[in-house]
Amino acid sequence: MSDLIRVEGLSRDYGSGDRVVHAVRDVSLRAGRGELVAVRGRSGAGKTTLLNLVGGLDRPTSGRVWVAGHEVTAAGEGDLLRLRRDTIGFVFQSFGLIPILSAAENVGVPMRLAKVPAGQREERVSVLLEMVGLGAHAAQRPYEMSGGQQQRVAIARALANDPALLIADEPTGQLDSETGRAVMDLLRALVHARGMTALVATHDPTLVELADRVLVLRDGRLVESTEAVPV
Ligand SMILES: Nc1ncnc2c1ncn2[C@@H]1O[C@H](COP(=O)(O)OP(=O)(O)OP(=O)(O)O)[C@@H](O)[C@H]1O
Repeated sequence: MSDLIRVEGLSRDYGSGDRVVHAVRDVSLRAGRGELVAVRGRSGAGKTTLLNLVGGLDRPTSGRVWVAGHEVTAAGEGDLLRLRRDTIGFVFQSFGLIPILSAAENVGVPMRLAKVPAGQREERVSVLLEMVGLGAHAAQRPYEMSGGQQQRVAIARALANDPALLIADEPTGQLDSETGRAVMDLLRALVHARGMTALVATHDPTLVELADRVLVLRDGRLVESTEAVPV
């Protein structure tokens, strides 16, 4: 099976009875290696819920998810931790950096958790920071950097353990349109250079143009799945 992501009949309800919310309804999809897949949809359409289910941050009401051949929905807590450490990188709208750590230390955190030896870790942190254009900012703390720079640190951190899948939830949501475009260009370049797959939720139509494929959610349902037209 060459699909990196496979989702079959995935649903997630919140609440119950009269107050039930069908956040994701019977979604099935596949994504190949090296694809940048954008997930569009209005606020409340289910984008975050879908991303969290694929990344093993949440459990579905029904349905199954596989990532890189591992069944996320059948994984126990220990397997999920390993999957999130080794196979899936996450980027969030709010960056999620640790404020008291420098850019380099933030990028090094997942490698510490994976017990990568210090020398090797430092070398890789430098490579990653160079890759996102922040080689000269290694010692700065998040509050000393712009939003775009912080998000690039978060991307470098997400790539630390060389994940097969990068999940990004509105990664440009807090950035102005020009910085957002630069961050999305960077994501695309990284995806294509590394043969990594990325699943990126975004509201921004200009960012959707950069995707290889676009999924559209409406009220939790997948209503469109199109190959993007190259621009
Ligand atoms: N923990 C929760 N408890 C109850 N309802 C929830 C919970 N999380 C999400 N929902 C509901 O599920 C639906 C989908 O939410 P979700 O956050 O996935 O949408 P979204 O497309 O990511 O929206 P946005 O673009 O605003 O982030 C919404 O109706 C939301 O209110």
